[in-house]
Amino acid sequence: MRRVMVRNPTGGDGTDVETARERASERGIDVRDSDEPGDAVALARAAAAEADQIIACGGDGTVNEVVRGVAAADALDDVELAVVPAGTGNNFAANLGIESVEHAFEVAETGERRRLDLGVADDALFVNSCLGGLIAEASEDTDDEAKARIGSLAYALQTLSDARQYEGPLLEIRAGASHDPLWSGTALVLLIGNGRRFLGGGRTQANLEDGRLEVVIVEQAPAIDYLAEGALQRLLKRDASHLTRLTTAELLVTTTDRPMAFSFDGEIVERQSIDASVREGAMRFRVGDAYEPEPAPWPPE
Ligand SMILES: Nc1ncnc2c1ncn2[C@@H]1O[C@H](COP(=O)(O)OP(=O)(O)OP(=O)(O)O)[C@@H](O)[C@H]1O
Repeated sequence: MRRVMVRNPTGGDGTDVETARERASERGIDVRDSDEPGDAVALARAAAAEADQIIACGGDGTVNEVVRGVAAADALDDVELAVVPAGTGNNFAANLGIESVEHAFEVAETGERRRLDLGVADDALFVNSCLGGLIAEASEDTDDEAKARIGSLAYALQTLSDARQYEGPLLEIRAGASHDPLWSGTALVLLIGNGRRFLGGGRTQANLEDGRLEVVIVEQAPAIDYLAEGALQRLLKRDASHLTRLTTAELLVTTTDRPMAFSFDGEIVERQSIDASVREGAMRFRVGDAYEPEPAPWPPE
């Protein structure tokens, strides 16, 4: 099997990406480093013509770029993906049951192959999540040191402590292929998960093989201490009245007053609307033993 590693040498604090480079060299794996944001797309696109397996080494942003590169080469059916967690949060790798850099190499060689869903937002792909609103606006100016210390979602929560002053965009949300009107109002945060689940605490892996997205609309900031430990769990408590939640194969989000910031696996864009859907089982990934093909159902209705 021909393996190529596409690596973001600036991922995380630099330690894991370096260890990964050494482990890859020991195994004779060809390592190709990105020079700037977006470069991993071009590297993966070129690698897709030569490799059977591409190993994305970095954080969620790097996995996203590699998947987009393979899609651009029209090779989603031909190339399998392995992930080496060497970014800051590595949420997607955790969702695949990958525990460490060393473990990732074992999984790349002997892990089970599973066909997983990819999220689509207009013409962009996302593997883990598409976050809209304040949370994406906050990560636009996330300070790397703070993000490394407490995690990007927790960091974004800090800004929610000012949320009573924040006027969210006016949204219209339609679901399903028939685009039935579902919800409208001002939302603080819109969380759309493909690989990532946002409610209920504990495990964050969503069902990656069901052809559906798990969606949470956070309508307003409840009075909780956002800087205290467990703030995220309290905000996303499954029965909280400030939340609307649904699963759907397709979601059309339109803002009627001003554009909204969205984060596709960490990449920030501004949009007046997005049409989110799923490409079911679009790509083969190597997964660890802790990966759950059928995680417990999302909070039952
Ligand atoms: N050589 C490079 N120099 C600067 N930035 C890069 C380079 N290669 C990739 N990037 C950018 O760095 C961003 C973050 O990368 P990545 O997601 O891999 O790591 P992270 O932010 O440390 O981890 P996580 O996403 O898990 O929190 C990506 O959006 C990518 O475009």
